Amino acid sequence: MSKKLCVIGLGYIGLPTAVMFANHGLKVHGMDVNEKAVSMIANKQLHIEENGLQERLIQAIDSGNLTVSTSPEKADVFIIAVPSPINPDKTANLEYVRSATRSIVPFVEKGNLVILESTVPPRTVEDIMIPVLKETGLELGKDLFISHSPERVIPGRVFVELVQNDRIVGGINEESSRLTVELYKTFVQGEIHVTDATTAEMVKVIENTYRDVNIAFANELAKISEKIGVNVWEAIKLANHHPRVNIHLPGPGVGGHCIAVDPWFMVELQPNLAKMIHLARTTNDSMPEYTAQKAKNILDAKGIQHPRVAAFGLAFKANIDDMRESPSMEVIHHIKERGLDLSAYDPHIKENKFEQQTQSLDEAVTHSDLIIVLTEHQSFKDLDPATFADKMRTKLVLDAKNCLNRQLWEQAGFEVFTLGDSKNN
Ligand SMILES: NC(=O)C1=CN([C@@H]2O[C@H](COP(=O)(O)OP(=O)(O)OC[C@H]3O[C@@H](n4cnc5c(N)ncnc54)[C@H](O)[C@@H]3O)[C@@H](O)[C@H]2O)C=CC1
Ligand SMILES: CC(=O)N[C@@H]1[C@@H](OP(=O)(O)OP(=O)(O)OC[C@H]2O[C@@H](n3ccc(=O)[nH]c3=O)[C@H](O)[C@@H]2O)O[C@H](C(=O)O)[C@@H](O)[C@@H]1O
Repeated sequence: MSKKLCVIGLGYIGLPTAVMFANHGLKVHGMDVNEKAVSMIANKQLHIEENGLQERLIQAIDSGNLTVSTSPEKADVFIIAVPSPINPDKTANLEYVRSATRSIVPFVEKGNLVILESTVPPRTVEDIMIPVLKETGLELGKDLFISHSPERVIPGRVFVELVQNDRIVGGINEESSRLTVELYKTFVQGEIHVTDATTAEMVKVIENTYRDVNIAFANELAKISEKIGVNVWEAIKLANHHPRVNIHLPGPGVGGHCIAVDPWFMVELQPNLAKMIHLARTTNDSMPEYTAQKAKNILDAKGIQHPRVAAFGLAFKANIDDMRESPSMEVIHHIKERGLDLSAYDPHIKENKFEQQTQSLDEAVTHSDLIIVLTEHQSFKDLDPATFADKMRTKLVLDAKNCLNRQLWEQAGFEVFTLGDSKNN
């Protein structure tokens, strides 16, 4: 296929997508309003972390198939992958989608296809993109084709899931869908399912809401288990042996800019109906404070004066460098609010983001009384606690993700606590 693409937004989704198309032989121009990101990408440097991205970016730029700048270019297909966050009042902020759509209007020509990949509240294509694209003067659905094809990849496995996941394509008419399917067939090996744009928007929001509600259920079970003397991790594991049960895992909260955000789109659209969805969100949002209080309870029970906590894990989930909406930051806030001293360490976050963060594990644990594990990075699972146990003032660990090898830590002299078991609540 000899189509030229213009990808708007070169973040966690846009950059891998641009690289993927470029490495499948298409000419791709990537644009982003972030000048620093653009100049790094042009120099084959990454401004985000994703497995396999570095070598693929080098290949894409060296082949001449990928160019980047801070401005769109004419193309056959425009793919929009800009942020779609929520405002402080939990309403959808669609300004990035609106301004990205506006930015391509001067470049769009007859026969072009515009695809929105960002996750958006149902009706965004109809109510926000279409009015802007009408400014091109082209007849939509006949001279200009428009689709929503939500991205469903999970960070860390983006290059696997881009290829293997099924894709949803929701065109504003049949021809828009047909052209979009044809394009993604360039690399997608999963099935491509066609629907309308609004249903595609709804499907994507449903998927992330399902996960949020399921995690909230697990978190509620964790709180109940602590009260009744059950280990929730074991109970969930056993329940999941039932052929029709699939409960997610509890933890210190739900982070990232998707699962913790998208359910609010549903609440905003139908506040009187989205009751369970709203409760799930607030249940998950209660977990950071709950986790911080659990740490304080453990320290109080030990009677430790002026306790010091070492927080392990700042990224919102394992093995990535993304701190957006990270529950770790909320846990840290509540720990500090309770007057506890704190240090924080995450080998994936290479720049210090706040005063108490350190790049050294040894520094983080020195004179600490309690390690609190907030992210299940592989590097934490692989730790040999015997190598730093003696640096601790008191050997306590609260494993909020239940990811450590308990036996190894106990052998190193640690008393191990997890969320969702009955010790010290
Ligand atoms: N990161 C993820 O795991 C997934 C994200 N999504 C969705 O994809 C969309 C993009 O997310 P990410 O790539 O993670 O965001 P991101 O923040 O990593 O990247 C977005 C990029 O868009 C740029 N940008 C903002 N406004 C722009 C404009 N008007 N013109 C050009 N560039 C602009 C930003 O500078 C940034 O580099 C969001 O709607 C998100 O919900 C969907 C599936 C997975
Ligand atoms: C339905 C689904 O699986 N959605 C995925 C999700 O990716 P994301 O990295 O945000 O999801 P995640 O692994 O559920 O993590 C979100 C948060 O939830 C927490 N989490 C996750 C699973 C679990 O059992 N318990 C739990 O507490 C994680 O620690 C993290 O803080 O959201 C992505 C997105 O939409 O951006 C989407 O593309 C991904 O496929």
